[in-house]
Amino acid sequence: MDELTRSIPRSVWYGWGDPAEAPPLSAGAWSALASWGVARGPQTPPVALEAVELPPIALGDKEVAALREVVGSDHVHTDRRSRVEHAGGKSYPDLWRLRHGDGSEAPDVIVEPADAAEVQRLLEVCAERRIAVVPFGGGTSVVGGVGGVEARGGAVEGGDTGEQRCAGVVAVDLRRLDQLLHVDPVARLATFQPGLRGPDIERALEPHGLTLGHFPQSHQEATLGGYVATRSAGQASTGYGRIDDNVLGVRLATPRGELVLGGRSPASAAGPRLLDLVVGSEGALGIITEATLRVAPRPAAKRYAAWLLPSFHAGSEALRGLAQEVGPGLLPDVCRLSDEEETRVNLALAGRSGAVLRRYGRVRGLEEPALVVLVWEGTDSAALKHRQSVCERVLGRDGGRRLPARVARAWEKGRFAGPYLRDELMGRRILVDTLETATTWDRLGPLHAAVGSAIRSSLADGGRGVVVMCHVSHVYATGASLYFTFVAGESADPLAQWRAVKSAATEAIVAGGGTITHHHGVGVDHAPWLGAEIGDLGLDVLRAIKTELDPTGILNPGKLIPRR
Ligand SMILES: Cc1cc2nc3c(=O)[nH]c(=O)nc-3n(C[C@H](O)[C@H](O)[C@H](O)COP(=O)(O)OP(=O)(O)OC[C@H]3O[C@@H](n4cnc5c(N)ncnc54)[C@H](O)[C@@H]3O)c2cc1C
Repeated sequence: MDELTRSIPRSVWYGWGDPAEAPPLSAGAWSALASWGVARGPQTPPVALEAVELPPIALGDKEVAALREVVGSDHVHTDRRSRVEHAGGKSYPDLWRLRHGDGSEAPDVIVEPADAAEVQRLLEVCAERRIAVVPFGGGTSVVGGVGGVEARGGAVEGGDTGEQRCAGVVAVDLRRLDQLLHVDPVARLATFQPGLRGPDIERALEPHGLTLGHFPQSHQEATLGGYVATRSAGQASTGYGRIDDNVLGVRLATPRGELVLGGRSPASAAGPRLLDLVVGSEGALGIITEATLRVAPRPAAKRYAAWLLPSFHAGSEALRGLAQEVGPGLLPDVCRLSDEEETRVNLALAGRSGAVLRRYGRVRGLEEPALVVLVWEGTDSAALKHRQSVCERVLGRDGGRRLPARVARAWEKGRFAGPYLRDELMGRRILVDTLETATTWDRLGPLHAAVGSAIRSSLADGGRGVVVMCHVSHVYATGASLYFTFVAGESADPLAQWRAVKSAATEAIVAGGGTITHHHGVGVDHAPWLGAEIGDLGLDVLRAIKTELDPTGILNPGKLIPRR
């Protein structure tokens, strides 16, 4: 079993994944952080489960009985652990609140339907009783997509009914809808239920010689339904395509009935593509109970390459060359470029081997280089070799220096371990978070500079040491994504500190012509800026669609579509 098919337990409520797998930060890494002004604070472990404060259960016996009637008593939970486990996703503020005992976003009840019919019936019961519904996949949202506080705030917004109080909040956990329903090896399509987590998907496709090719960093915990609902992109999406490139059909349960879209033909001119309303709908329009996606032959071979480019600018020019001249058939499946700061940090954290690479670059005149990591996957070794040599010609042309391929292999080996480090840093009173955007090639450099500087000046308040680093993780013919990671000591009010940096960065993104999110979705955290991206009329269109499908406004209130 490889890293892509190996399942780990469902994530702990106060952090990421299975803590038994967490690689500790080395003494060298801590001293590197200290040298950048990010000092280790006192140990601050999460509170005990029993100490998490939960709101009283708002739903009465009658409502709980109605839910039991749909899914059976064994699949309705109101116990403390279940409520805490569904009290938020994995964003910094979600985790910070829970680690400090604030469970105010917990749902009243968690239900686990068995199939699409039960999901449909649940929505009808909840709509009749005005119970807010939060669809819950792997719970890895980093934009506040699965918290219940907006709904708990009391109001649900329905176009025909105005704002009214909701009776309570139900999390609909889709873990029991975990089957691969159909594989069409000729058309290379597969139909899945939404609750399969990343490794389940790959294990189910393996006997057919197929892969989904979708590997977000949250692969071990996130689900297929979550991917579709958030318009996710994986680490190999430059090659395999984003989830929105690959969805061909869905079944969506809504309070108005079931919407069945696509899946019949490779293309169509039958009016606007309604399927695109569901992809990225974040549980606000319905619950995805099935999705048909393009799948690819399982790779039999891989080739790896790592390069140092003279600067982030030179690296992005090289990536543009790959995207525009080399083109989709030959592009690497994984295509990443770290900026100078991220390269410096990664080499420092890699210890002795990092120092050797640093020296190698210096000797060749690369004082502040930018690291490129490339992986090609496929079934034909000769074709892979050809793809690699065409791409490497471009990198060499832009002043790059080739590093040993083991550097790219090391990236792949550690690619799912990163999220554990956040738990360790948070346990030492260090704020750490990521955010992402994308823009056209001409704006990439200025946007990189503007967002980095907005993050730095927001966090550096009071002379605090800050690390802000960035990489490109997806390239397109027209532009690329930017993914920022930032680290700083917590202030006296870390949630206010986080809100300030998030707001400063998103304002810089909007001003610089980037999208407010390249792959994390909107949730609650980006909702205030959705109007800047789609305009007031765009928001009205979304609201009208929601009112049509969800007239009582019970579906994931406050997520995706900002309140008026
Ligand atoms: C450490 C870490 C790394 C990450 N890396 C990436 C990455 O590389 N690429 C990327 O794209 N994202 C990444 N994410 C974000 C997150 O994993 C994705 O948004 C993912 O697609 C969410 O899947 P999920 O099953 O966990 O969904 P959840 O978090 O459970 O839900 C996300 C949203 O979708 C809704 N939803 C879930 N299931 C359904 C359904 N069946 N029907 C309707 N609505 C539904 C929820 O209500 C919520 O609004 C990362 C997150 C973490 C914590």
